[in-house]
Amino acid sequence: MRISSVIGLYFSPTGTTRTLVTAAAEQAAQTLGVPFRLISLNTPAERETIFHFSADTLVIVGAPTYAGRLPNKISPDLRRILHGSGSPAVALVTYGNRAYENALAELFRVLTDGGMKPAAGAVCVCQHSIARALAAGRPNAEDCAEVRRFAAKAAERIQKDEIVLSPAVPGDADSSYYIPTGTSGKPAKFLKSAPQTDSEKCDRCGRCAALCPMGSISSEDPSVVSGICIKCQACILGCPRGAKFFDDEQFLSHARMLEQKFAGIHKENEFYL
Ligand SMILES: Cc1cc2nc3c(=O)[nH]c(=O)nc-3n(C[C@H](O)[C@H](O)[C@H](O)COP(=O)(O)O)c2cc1C
Repeated sequence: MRISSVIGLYFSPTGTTRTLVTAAAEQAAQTLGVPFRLISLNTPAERETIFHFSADTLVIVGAPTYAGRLPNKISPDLRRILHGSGSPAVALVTYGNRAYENALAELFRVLTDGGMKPAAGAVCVCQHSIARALAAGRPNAEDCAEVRRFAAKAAERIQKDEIVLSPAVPGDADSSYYIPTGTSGKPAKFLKSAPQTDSEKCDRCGRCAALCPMGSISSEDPSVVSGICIKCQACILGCPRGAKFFDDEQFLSHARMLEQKFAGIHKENEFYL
């Protein structure tokens, strides 16, 4: 199959997925000797464009695992905006050292339903955006090198028409979400929690508002969160003054539980092709 360009698209509020999609797209393009483009789907404005990929475009899509699946507020947007005409696709899912459960299977399904042909899938361990002690510093240089080797192999196989069917991947695209628990083992309910703002530190630069994937933070007064918060941590990690924080006790208990159970365990990346 002749490929004429590579497009890497990512939803990546805290940047780990973006790093790996960038590595994969760059490498696939280099292997194929074609140009590549990177597209962020982080903000509501960026998720307004509807894409129609041609059959000779290699589409690489990356998203993080949230509660064992794709982020539930973003998955419908991916379905709405990503369309192919038999375009070969690579799915890349990241997760924070707990489990990715059904996220890769769901991304495969989204791509297939959108008219693309998922030819390969990667699941990569990345620093947990909520519990920062998990997989701290990942993706590291070795993770990026592994993703590059995977992308080169996938690109070669697509070029040589060696991929006929989607590879089987673990998980069930229709299954339910993981229910977060706290340190007590009981479900931690923090769906409605939102970031707080330390007014002494905040200088109202508006960065958190610009970063929020749901467009929920007021740019005039960043302490006002008027829409949905998906707990992605973009505002917390992206605030140059460290002015944003979560104080919801159940949310914090979930983060502590994750650190107690999943920090210090080394998990390997997985590649399907
Ligand atoms: C709301 C939320 C839910 C998450 N759920 C999971 C999960 O179920 N399993 C897991 O291992 N990591 C989970 N993570 C961690 C992210 O998948 C991981 O940190 C990912 O690398 C973040 O991608 P990004 O840097 O591109 O935003 C979750 C993170 C958030 C913010």
